[in-house]
Amino acid sequence: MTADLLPPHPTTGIAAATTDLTKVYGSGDTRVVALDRVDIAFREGEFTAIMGPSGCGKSTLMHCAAGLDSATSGSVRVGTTELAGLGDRELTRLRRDRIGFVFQAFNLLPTLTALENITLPMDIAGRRPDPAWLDRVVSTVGLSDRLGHRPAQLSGGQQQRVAVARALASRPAIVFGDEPTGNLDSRAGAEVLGFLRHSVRELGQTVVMVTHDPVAAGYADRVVFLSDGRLVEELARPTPDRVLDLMKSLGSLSHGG
Ligand SMILES: Nc1ncnc2c1ncn2[C@@H]1O[C@H](COP(=O)(O)OP(=O)(O)OP(=O)(O)O)[C@@H](O)[C@H]1O
Repeated sequence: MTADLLPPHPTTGIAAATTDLTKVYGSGDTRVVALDRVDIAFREGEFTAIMGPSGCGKSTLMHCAAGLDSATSGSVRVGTTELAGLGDRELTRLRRDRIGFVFQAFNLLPTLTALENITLPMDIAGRRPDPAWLDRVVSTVGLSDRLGHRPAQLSGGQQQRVAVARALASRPAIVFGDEPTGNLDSRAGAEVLGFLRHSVRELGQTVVMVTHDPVAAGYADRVVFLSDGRLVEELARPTPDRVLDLMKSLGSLSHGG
């Protein structure tokens, strides 16, 4: 790693963490405890998959950890920054500078080339991408010969790889993916998951992905399982078969998750 590629922020080895994180929606009859005192740490350079039945709190956990939603109580830290104390503008800046997002929908602008899409968030923020880092991201993502193409000229898997490269371009502390392969066929999904894993192995990125798919979870370094807003299991070095077995034993499959 060359000097210009060193992490831009002081690091603790933990990219993001929650302590006693509780999220309650509504009140009275409509009160829902979406997260119930969740403690979790996402280590730097690790790829975590979050699984569990529908409604167990996966998206809520991701949204709270990414500063898209606020905690009812408990703590969320990104690096050394405690989110609870931040105002709206500081939160917006933290999300922009330290967090990358990949969603099910690719959300690319059709009139821009792949490269323009990748650098758009930084252009809007008035920041110049680190050229050495951008080169590495683009070559790791395997898009070097597609940078001048517009989204319509790319396959679904390639479009999602552009979206992943866009999430990585600012060298975020952590990248969150919400079912990033949910709209892709299995071959294109494998392409994107392989790249996400590559970005963890080769670029030292930290990735957290919500998924229902045991095959997708098999690309992660560990899988955490939520049930009714609580962390109930964790599996290191998952394989699709071991994930499926655990889903069966937790009853996740019968809930449509
Ligand atoms: N904005 C909201 N207002 C009220 N309740 C909410 C809100 N968002 C989520 N919930 C509730 O919180 C619980 C957790 O929802 P969440 O979306 O985090 O689950 P999930 O595991 O991501 O589900 P899925 O796999 O179906 O996407 C659910 O009971 C849901 O109905």
